[in-house]
Amino acid sequence: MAKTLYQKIVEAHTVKSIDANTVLLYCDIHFANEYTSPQAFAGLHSRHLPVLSPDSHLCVVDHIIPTHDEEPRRIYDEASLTQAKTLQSNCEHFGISAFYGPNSPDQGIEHVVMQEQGLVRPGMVVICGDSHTTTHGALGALGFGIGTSEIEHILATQTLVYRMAGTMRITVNGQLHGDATAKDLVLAVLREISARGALGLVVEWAGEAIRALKIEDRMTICNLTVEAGARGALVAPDEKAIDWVIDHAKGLSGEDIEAMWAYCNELHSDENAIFDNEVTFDAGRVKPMVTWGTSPDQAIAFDEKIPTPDSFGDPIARQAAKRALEYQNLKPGSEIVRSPIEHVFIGSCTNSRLCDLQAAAQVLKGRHVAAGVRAQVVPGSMRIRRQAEELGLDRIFKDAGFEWRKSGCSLCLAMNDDILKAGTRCASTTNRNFEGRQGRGSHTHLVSPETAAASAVMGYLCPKSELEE
Ligand SMILES: CC(C)[C@H](C(=O)O)[C@@H](O)C(=O)O
Ligand code: SF4
Repeated sequence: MAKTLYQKIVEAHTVKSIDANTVLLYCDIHFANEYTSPQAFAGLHSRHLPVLSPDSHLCVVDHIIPTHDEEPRRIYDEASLTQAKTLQSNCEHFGISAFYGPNSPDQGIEHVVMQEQGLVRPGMVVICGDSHTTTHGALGALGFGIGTSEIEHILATQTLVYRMAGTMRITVNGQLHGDATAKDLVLAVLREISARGALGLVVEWAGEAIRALKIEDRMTICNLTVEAGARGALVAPDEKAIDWVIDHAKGLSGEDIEAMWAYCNELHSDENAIFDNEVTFDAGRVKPMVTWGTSPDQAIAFDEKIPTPDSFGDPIARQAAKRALEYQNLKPGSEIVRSPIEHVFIGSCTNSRLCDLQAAAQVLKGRHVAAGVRAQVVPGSMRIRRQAEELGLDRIFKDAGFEWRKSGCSLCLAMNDDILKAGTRCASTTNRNFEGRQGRGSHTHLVSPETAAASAVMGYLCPKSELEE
């Protein structure tokens, strides 16, 4: 029977079938942060269980860490410091050597760190107690977030009791034009399918436009797929995925690379494979996008007007739009372009990789942030920060009036010292614009790095083209 890529990966990792829809799934690699792992480790302590395979885990402090540009880095908040220390002592106790604390040169946002170390490989099952683990589908790995009790199960057994997901294929034909980026594409698709459009499904992204994207852009797309309710995101691995691994992994032998190629050749959906849901999308119609609401699917192109709640046929969507517009303090039917902003944030596991910083720096070169705007750039990892510095990007950002910071989740979720005051409007390269996400009463607008940079310069929400006019 013809199989989807997803089904092939699950089959290759099935230790035992439990019932028609559930398997015991082998997990190649698990990584943890300080925020969602403590109870899982505590569970092992209380049952006197060891970690079965300590080398299959990586732990990093990312959510609660302040991103001030100081040396050494310090965590000022007591509770946060305890979380970081607890992760460190758990790693020491259970023999997990891959621990990246606040001052490690390899510290960064977990999803960024995993890939830059070449630990994620095509066809793997990659797990973390974090919803944006779907990001790793960009390399053809099945990644998904899990809950605390499941983390404990993985630590103890390297397996997971896994209920099979349904499948969805989103085929993006054509090519992105003009200033449209991968971020704009995924926001446009989210708008079309809605924040429930992939609920409970593993999405395979396919089509000419996806194949044309570089790996980092595929990461942005797979990262945001979870915002449609997906249980995973995948792009069939190709030469670009293999090259990424070869460029980032340490100590791969010729044999390893050959084996990776051999596995990769099987890692695609069979021609006649049937998906539970199929959607096609034309990349050619994507324009720079911005969210107006409090859900990532509440997005429009800059040349569109902010929708009125009445324009939504579905009563739930109508009600959600009404509430979102009230929270966001935006006038239905008015232009979104040129809405004044006070803050710009470039960062997060969605858009903080080197090419994201390069794209923003390109826009900022020779320009300056508008008066009254505070702008911050938070590289996804300390390694990216160093690479950016080698390329002189830090200078471009600083000369433009941006704060050049150390890596972490930062303003993506304001669980650290980076928090916006109520009423602050922010152009943000992140993935969630929920109420209060960047600070109680703050207003988040999800955009691409290019749009964030252009908006910083103009002091209002606008696409890059506004600068050229
Ligand atoms: C804190 C963590 C559980 C959460 C997630 O699962 O995604 C966070 O990373 C987020 O982005 O909201
Ligand atoms: S950067 Fe944001 S989305 Fe990514 S893991 Fe951190 S909090 Fe979650």
